[in-house]
Amino acid sequence: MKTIRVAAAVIRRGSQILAAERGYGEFRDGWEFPGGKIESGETAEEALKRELKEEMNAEVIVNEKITTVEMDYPEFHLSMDAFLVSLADDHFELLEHEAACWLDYQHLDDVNWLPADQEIVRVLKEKYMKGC
Ligand SMILES: Nc1nc2c([nH]c(=O)n2[C@H]2C[C@H](O)[C@@H](COP(=O)(O)OP(=O)(O)OP(=O)(O)O)O2)c(=O)[nH]1
Repeated sequence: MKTIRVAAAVIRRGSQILAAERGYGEFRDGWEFPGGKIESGETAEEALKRELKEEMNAEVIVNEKITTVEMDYPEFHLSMDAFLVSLADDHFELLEHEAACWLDYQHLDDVNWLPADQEIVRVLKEKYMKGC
């Protein structure tokens, strides 16, 4: 099965993170972390900076890696690195997504995450919400 390598950004602002709704393609209407495929010769961090500029016109600071999710989708194997990211300034535009919302950590389950993202959300809760 073909492997697709993807980098995903958990964009944090205070105690909230940004969830984005896919506006096209096979996962349309599912919620995800902004990002995209890592191209050959790129690091995951470089791919994230490029993708967030392309799809959100945002300048970002890529911080620690949260986890790598390995998941078999029907058509391909997904290997997805998720990073904590902050916006360099408050500016972003939704150039490709249908919608986006800032979620408090207590409301992470309020949107319909793509299957692989459910694992990121699980790790977020475990790593960053202990004791809440
Ligand atoms: N960007 C992103 N993709 C995700 C997430 N979760 C998840 O399963 N995926 C899957 C959906 C897609 O099959 C693949 C990434 O595709 P993409 O469409 O975002 O990547 P891209 O912008 O480079 O692709 P393209 O439309 O230019 O071909 O990973 C996520 O949180 N963020």
